[in-house]
Amino acid sequence: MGYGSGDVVKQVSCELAPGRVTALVGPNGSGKSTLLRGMARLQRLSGGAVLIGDSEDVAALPSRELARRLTVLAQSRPTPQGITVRDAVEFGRHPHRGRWRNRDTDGPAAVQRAMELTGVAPLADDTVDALSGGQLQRVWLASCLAQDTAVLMLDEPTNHLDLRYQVELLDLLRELADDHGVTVGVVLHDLNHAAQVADVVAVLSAGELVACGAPADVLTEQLLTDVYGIGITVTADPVRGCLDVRPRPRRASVRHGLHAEPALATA
Ligand SMILES: Nc1ncnc2c1ncn2[C@@H]1O[C@H](COP(=O)(O)OP(=O)(O)OP(=O)(O)O)[C@@H](O)[C@H]1O
Repeated sequence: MGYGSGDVVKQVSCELAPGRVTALVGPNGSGKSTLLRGMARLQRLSGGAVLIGDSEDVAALPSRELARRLTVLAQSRPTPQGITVRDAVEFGRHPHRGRWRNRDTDGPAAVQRAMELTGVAPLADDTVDALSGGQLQRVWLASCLAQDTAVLMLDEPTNHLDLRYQVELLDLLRELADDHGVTVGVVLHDLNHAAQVADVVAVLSAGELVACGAPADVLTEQLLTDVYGIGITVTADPVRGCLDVRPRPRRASVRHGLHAEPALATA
């Protein structure tokens, strides 16, 4: 996949499985969004194919059929002016509606459930223009959930979210995979989030897939240091029950007393 002059994602082969959360990680510009968009048919492929279900070519599916099976929370999306939160979440039901919008009997319940799962139900009648970045992010997530697809892809979904909603979002992804068998593919920058939520971590570097597997096999100090070009320490966090990934600053902090300086001679 690319943008005219050469491919920015090359020769990547990977599988997102039902009931699993696959985290796509890698440095800025490594091609994560491009890959996600390509898998969702938002980006043309210059070669290869994306297959869904029983090896059906995504390129050959009618748009409505694809939208019933796969949804994407993109990094940014245009926000229409003057519509309510409920209206925005209802967008997600578009592939389920008949021509006269009258056949989506599951729609109202799906919209309400999606708003409750994302914490935007109290905002249902507010206009989207007046929302904060984090609230808006949760509204678009609700719209994706209302679409009720077997495949859910998200591009940096924790952007704009405060700590509580970051944790709730990761919990929700786990719940969708564990309890509903949803196939989740998520681009994440925070490697601790990836360690916490993912069954599989795929690492992209300069458009190539350099590792793909269980977090403990992939999130190693050596690999991450090579890929990100900065010292990275990986330890087991017994409290959270997952890996703890920390970049090592090039200059250790003296101000906070974290760096053992040689004692200064006192007068
Ligand atoms: N619309 C575009 N037109 C031209 N080049 C693009 C476009 N979008 C992305 N690129 C280029 O493709 C490469 C991969 O970009 P992409 O956004 O997929 O990376 P990413 O890993 O998601 O980055 P980030 O972590 O910064 O979001 C980059 O070199 C980028 O400059």
